Amino acid sequence: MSNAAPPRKNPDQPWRTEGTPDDSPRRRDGRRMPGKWWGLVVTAVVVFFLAYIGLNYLGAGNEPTISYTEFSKQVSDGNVKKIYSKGDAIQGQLKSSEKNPDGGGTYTKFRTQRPAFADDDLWKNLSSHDVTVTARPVVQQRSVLSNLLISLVPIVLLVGVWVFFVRRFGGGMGGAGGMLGRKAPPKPVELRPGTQRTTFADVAGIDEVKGELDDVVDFLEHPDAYRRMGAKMPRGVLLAGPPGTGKTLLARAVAGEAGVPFFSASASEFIEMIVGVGASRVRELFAEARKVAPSIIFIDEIDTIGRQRSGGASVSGHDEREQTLNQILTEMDGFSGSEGVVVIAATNRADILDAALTRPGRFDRVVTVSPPDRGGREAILRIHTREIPLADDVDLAQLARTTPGMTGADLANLANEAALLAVRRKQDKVTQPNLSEALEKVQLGAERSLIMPEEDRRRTAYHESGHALLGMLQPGADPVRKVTIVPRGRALGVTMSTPEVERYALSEGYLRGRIIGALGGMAAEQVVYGVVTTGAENDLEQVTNIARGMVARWGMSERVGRLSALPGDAQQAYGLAAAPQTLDVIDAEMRRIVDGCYEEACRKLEEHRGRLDALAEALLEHETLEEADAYRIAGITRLAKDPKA
Ligand SMILES: Nc1ncnc2c1ncn2[C@@H]1O[C@H](COP(=O)(O)OP(=O)(O)OP(=O)(O)O)[C@@H](O)[C@H]1O
Ligand SMILES: [Zn+2]
Repeated sequence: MSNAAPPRKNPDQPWRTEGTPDDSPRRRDGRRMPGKWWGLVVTAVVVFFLAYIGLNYLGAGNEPTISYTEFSKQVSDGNVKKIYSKGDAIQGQLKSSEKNPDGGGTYTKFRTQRPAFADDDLWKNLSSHDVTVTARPVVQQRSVLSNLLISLVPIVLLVGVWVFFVRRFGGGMGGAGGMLGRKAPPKPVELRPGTQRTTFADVAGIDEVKGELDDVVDFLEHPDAYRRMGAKMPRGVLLAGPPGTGKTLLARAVAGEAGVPFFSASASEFIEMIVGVGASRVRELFAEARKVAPSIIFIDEIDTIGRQRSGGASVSGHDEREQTLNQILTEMDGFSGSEGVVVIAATNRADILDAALTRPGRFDRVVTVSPPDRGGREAILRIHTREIPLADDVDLAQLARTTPGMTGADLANLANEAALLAVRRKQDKVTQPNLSEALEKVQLGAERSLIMPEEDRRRTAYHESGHALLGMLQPGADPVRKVTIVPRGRALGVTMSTPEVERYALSEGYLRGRIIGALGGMAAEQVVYGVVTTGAENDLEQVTNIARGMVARWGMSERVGRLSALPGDAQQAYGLAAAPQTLDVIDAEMRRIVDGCYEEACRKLEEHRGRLDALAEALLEHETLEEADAYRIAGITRLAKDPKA
């Protein structure tokens, strides 16, 4: 059951403070485009350069240069109106245009040069023909503006490039060898919390976490009280949890609650800069925060620089990362403890963090942020529909029931999608059907049109039918809600099953059922075609995760016993892991379970081949089957498993 991951914003803000807009461009993978500023600068340089050259040529290219002989002849013919002269250089204008003797076309304006040996009586000739003579150094006839531009352009360019380098790289260069001079002046920062500041009221569904941060807020509000008592406050808080669970939001809320400035940076930015710069930017950031303490520094994606240091030789990129990390640690070690700067870092890979980060005095407080439960989801939905007019039929509690596993970010996205739908349909309120449609869209990812060869469609239909049929046959499994072979997100097809009620404790039988269902796609390909394809990658990931949990975390394997042999989320930050011999046993046990499930999946599909074919054919025809149709076509009566139903 490949549940396509719902699309969501991956926050990656440039370093900014509370109060500045939070809509900087973001990329799906959460890394900022490093080439953006370079691109701007290069474009500006090129434009200026072209303009410079263009002006020079346009200014100079108007008048043809004629021979002195031709010029004398025109004077004698009485056809010259006026000339400007400087030394022997002459520019002038004819009374009526002449054919250009060397070159096509005609001309009225011209330039020429009086030869050094010319002993004609030019002045007499000119005055006898009433030519206005101005002895003035007009070399090129340009407007005042273009003259100004041309003389300014090189200077502007130089200054611009210099400022750019000093601003962006100057600090680091200064540290690394002083090539480009001293550190840049600190960025101007907005120190006041913005008018619509974020508070704990904007965060829902993670109340325990809020509780854990209460004392941080209190400390930021009254640092002096703590100082008087000689109490040491945590300098660093690590928020660990999956993407979209509101880590950034929480950090902002802590700042908002305490009413202190919020400095935000993404760790990936530090290492995108050129070598030697990350560390100096860190220094700068901490200096700014100290200046206005009490304050909060938020570092997102800390794992990009804080991953375990590898034992082997490091490449230069790693050096840069390490230097930046060391700088952060040094800054934190340098806190006297009562300065009132709290560093909050966020990661969704607490498992790979360097132990140096979580040592006492650093990020010694690890707060796990989990996806919300049903009540939490309802509360989050309420927050994100605060500004949305809802029709009377909207039942957020019901919506919360059908969205297990979704994070705060997913739910925010869902609410917004529903509002967009309502606007597009010119409704004045968001209705329950809007929300259902939005849910589908968010859960399955946007539909994508893709012309698939018939053969692949058929194979996908069998793959999804395998998932669906095993899901429907499994007693106690989550009901199959929808099967589709319309490609969405990265998946060629999707089988959705969601529990009727939220499950908290999962039985071994249920988990085996999940594995069998997830293997159903691959098993169907095996049964029907005798070979398997790459289409089961996600399925296998899911299978592996469940099997690993059963064996190493939930005590469901006799051989491994009731040990928490592999760290779960909460322990990951402390790097707990099993002994190597145990890992071998875990591996063997996972294989035993998965192999058993796969055999069962294949056996069941062979046994119910008729149902499998019927489902696949129906899918090929209709592309999408809703819950009721799927059960009807498979000829399976769905037992109500919902205790409330
Ligand atoms: N618990 C929550 N309550 C209310 N809104 C939430 C919650 N969690 C997430 N959101 C919504 O989702 C958005 C994104 O969440 P946020 O950026 O804080 O997630 P994150 O955990 O920092 O993600 P990442 O790991 O990708 O940085 C928030 O701006 C908010 O609108
Ligand atoms: Zn699959």
